[in-house]
Amino acid sequence: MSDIIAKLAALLQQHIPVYFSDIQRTSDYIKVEGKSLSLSLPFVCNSLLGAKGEFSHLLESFAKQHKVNIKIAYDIPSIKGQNPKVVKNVIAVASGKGGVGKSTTSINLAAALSLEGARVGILDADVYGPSLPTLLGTKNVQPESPDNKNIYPIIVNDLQTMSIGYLVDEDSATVWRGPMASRAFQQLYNETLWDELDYLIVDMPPGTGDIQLTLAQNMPVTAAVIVTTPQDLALADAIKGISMFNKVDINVLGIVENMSYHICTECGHKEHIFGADGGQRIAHKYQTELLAQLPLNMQIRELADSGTPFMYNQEANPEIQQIYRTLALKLSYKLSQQKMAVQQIAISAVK
Ligand SMILES: Nc1ncnc2c1ncn2[C@@H]1O[C@H](COP(=O)(O)OP(=O)(O)OP(=O)(O)O)[C@@H](O)[C@H]1O
Repeated sequence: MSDIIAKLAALLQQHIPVYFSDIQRTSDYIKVEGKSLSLSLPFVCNSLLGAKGEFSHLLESFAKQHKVNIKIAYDIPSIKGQNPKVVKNVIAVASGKGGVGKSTTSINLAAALSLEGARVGILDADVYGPSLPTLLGTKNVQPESPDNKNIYPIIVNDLQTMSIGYLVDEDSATVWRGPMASRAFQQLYNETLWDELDYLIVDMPPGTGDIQLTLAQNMPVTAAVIVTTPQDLALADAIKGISMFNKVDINVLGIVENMSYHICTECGHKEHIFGADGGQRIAHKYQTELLAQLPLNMQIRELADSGTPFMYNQEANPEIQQIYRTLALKLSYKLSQQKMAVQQIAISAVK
């Protein structure tokens, strides 16, 4: 059997390197149960491994060839949370600087996780300038309440979404002072009737000041992702973002470099308009990872501004969709690593 396990591990590593090439011990995800092999995945990966997934026929023929049964079990770890049954993982998406594409990245990351089969919500924490309703095309939608206190999220495709923009008009939110904004956000988070989420993506307000710090501390944040562009100024602010999360002991899973390069639609030439390798440099310096590099792309802007998330558009560039999808898989993987590390610490503490 060990021979078959090694072959199965090699098959997975070859076809899904983003996830499996980093795991050292095969026993972490392949277990023998009688005559069956049980494949335990710490994330939902439907598009690759699910019933209709691209990879499922490969697994089927592998099972036939080696006369084994392969069972797949999905497990999305819950690391921290007030009520992990309702929200398993809260992921804060932050940027030091405004306008770098944090909201666009948050939505497409949420959509990519959802397309992989996870249950996903997105919460617009930018109580001063909520952009979620514009980006999702839900500007004139109002959430319903069953009891005049709690509210149902607005469902877009399979995403559960909530934004202060659904409740008040933009102008009244911008005059709120710090504590009021924090309170409004707190209410939004607590009083939305989320329906069993694997991931809640929180689109944080830009900046690294008191407001951001308070928000991060008032939620059971599992981990954070920093979005930046490659310019020096944006990178300097991204570093402040990393320090802010370090200060409050929130793990930074990595950096997404947005508007990283541009590919000329006429000749295909790739240009680093805002500079090259900045995200990689700070990821290395601050011991985190560059999770993705998204191009500066007209379709991303057009679809965002017209209220159709890029990941849900059939005409959208599939190569760019794949970058968001890989980002989603990396994020799930890094979260499962974080969980293992937390468990290891707990085990050593008991010893
Ligand atoms: N990769 C990209 N290519 C082209 N345009 C992009 C890209 N990412 C974002 N944009 C555009 O840049 C603008 C700002 O994006 P977005 O609202 O996501 O930024 P933000 O960082 O959340 O801003 P804010 O600080 O105001 O919250 C939008 O018009 C969006 O369509």
